[in-house]
Amino acid sequence: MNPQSAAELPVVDLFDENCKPGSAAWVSKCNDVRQALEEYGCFLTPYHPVSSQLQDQVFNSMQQLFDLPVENKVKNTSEKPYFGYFKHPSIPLSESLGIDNPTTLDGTQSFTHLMWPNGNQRFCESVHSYAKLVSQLDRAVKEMVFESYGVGKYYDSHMDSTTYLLRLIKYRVADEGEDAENSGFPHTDKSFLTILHDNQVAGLQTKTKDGRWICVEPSGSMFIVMAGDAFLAWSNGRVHSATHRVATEGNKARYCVALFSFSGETIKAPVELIDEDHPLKFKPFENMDLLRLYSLDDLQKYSDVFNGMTE
Ligand SMILES: O=C(O)CCC(=O)C(=O)O
Ligand SMILES: [Fe+2]
Repeated sequence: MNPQSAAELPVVDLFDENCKPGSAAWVSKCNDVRQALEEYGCFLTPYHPVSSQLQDQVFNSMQQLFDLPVENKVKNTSEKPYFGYFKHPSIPLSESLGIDNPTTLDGTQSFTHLMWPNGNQRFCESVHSYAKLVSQLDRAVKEMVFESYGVGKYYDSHMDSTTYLLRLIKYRVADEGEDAENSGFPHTDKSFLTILHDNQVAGLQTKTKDGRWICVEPSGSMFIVMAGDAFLAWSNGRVHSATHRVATEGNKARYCVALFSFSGETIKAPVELIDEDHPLKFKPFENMDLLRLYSLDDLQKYSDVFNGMTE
């Protein structure tokens, strides 16, 4: 069955003028955000602090990054799964790199230095500014959801423990005869929250609760906010984490920037979200352990390929 258009994905403007934190309009906006995440696991939001100029700089810098020789890109390694250079034989169109702690100058600088030992100021500055701005969006979304559940008192410590990973992803154009359908595995994110933005080349599809795939229309000013499995568990199953995949088409490469946030606190539902109607669904766990759990499978299955991987 062909995926349908994304007209039905909710759009929530978090920062509209009349919406000062604490106001009645804000409280109602908090509910919109919560409901979108409960129903769809994701929503679209305009986010003007990231100017179109900054977006252009980031996407141009990404092109330069992916054009680097593979010897440079494989230097992007990490103890944490999916934090480094990633290329998988069963999704040959896609390739990605990860920047740990991109909201700190140190994080972005050490990644930049690894890729360009002679420096690349433009890359470093644009990516760092981008990550800092988008992390503000991440904070705003979580504050609204925590408030909406009446558990705002946990927000500060949650955010204090939060760390970020910025994944820069390229989906190249398929060669003739090559199948572009599966540019990315169907999966749910293991993060707490993910914020995606693309270069206006379509590809992302999310699955609705009733099992339909819908295409997310790319749009320059819209960001996609998506709940991960950690958010689902924290909310005791209320927030949905949507299965999604990427199927690119056409003759333009797709670039996507994904800001993943991970909680450093043990993930456990607040007592306020547990009652007779909502018994505890998940044992407490660590966010990073969840990520490791899912990656082990892959690494074992494809260890041969990884060991022999040179490009
Ligand atoms: O390219 C995209 O839009 C999605 C990427 C994604 O789902 C992921 O990296 O987890
Ligand atoms: Fe994802």
